[in-house]
Amino acid sequence: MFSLCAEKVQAEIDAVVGSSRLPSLTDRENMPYTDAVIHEIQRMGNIVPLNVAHVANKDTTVDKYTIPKGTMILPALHSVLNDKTMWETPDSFNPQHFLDQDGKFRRREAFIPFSMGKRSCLGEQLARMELFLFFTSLLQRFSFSAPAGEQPSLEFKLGVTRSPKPYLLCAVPH
Ligand code: HEM
Repeated sequence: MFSLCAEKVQAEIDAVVGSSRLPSLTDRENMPYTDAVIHEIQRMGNIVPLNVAHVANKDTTVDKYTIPKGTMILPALHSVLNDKTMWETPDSFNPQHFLDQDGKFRRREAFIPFSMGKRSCLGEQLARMELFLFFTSLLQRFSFSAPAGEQPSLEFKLGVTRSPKPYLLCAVPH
């Protein structure tokens, strides 16, 4: 599935950026498919599944729940990024989650890998810029695949962040 998406990303890079220059941030608005793939990678990659611990600094009511002052809260971003009521195919890699019928990029309310509110990730803008530039620059030059006969694995190591276990990847010039 991902190699099909990668080919579509490369076609978009070839059409919008070409091969004579590096991708730049101004290209992003003309690359809705690539933007959607990066968002879907972040949704499924889900690298901070349990967010950071927070504490209610006053008695708080959220919907039908009362959260007394001093309660520690671990907001499970994982449950929102995989919510069956919010995503059409929560368990499959599907860039269409972020595309409308005309192939334009669409934001999704449940896309919160950087958390939300006053204490959401301070590095979000920088991280999003880096993700776009690294991802497009790599795919502009290389096609990636698992070694012959091997299935790519989605196994992960869980700590404060969720990271992939070591794996082999072939990079072939594009
Ligand atoms: C894909 C990359 C990243 C993801 C998914 C991510 C995600 C998060 C999340 C979930 C939080 C917790 C927010 C909360 O407490 O509700 C956080 C906090 C934070 N992040 Fe990131 N982050 C990323 C990259 C970065 C980068 C590149 C920087 C800095 C250069 C950064 C700086 C921070 C800081 C300073 C906080 C603490 C904010 C606060 O407590 O007020 N992050 N991040």
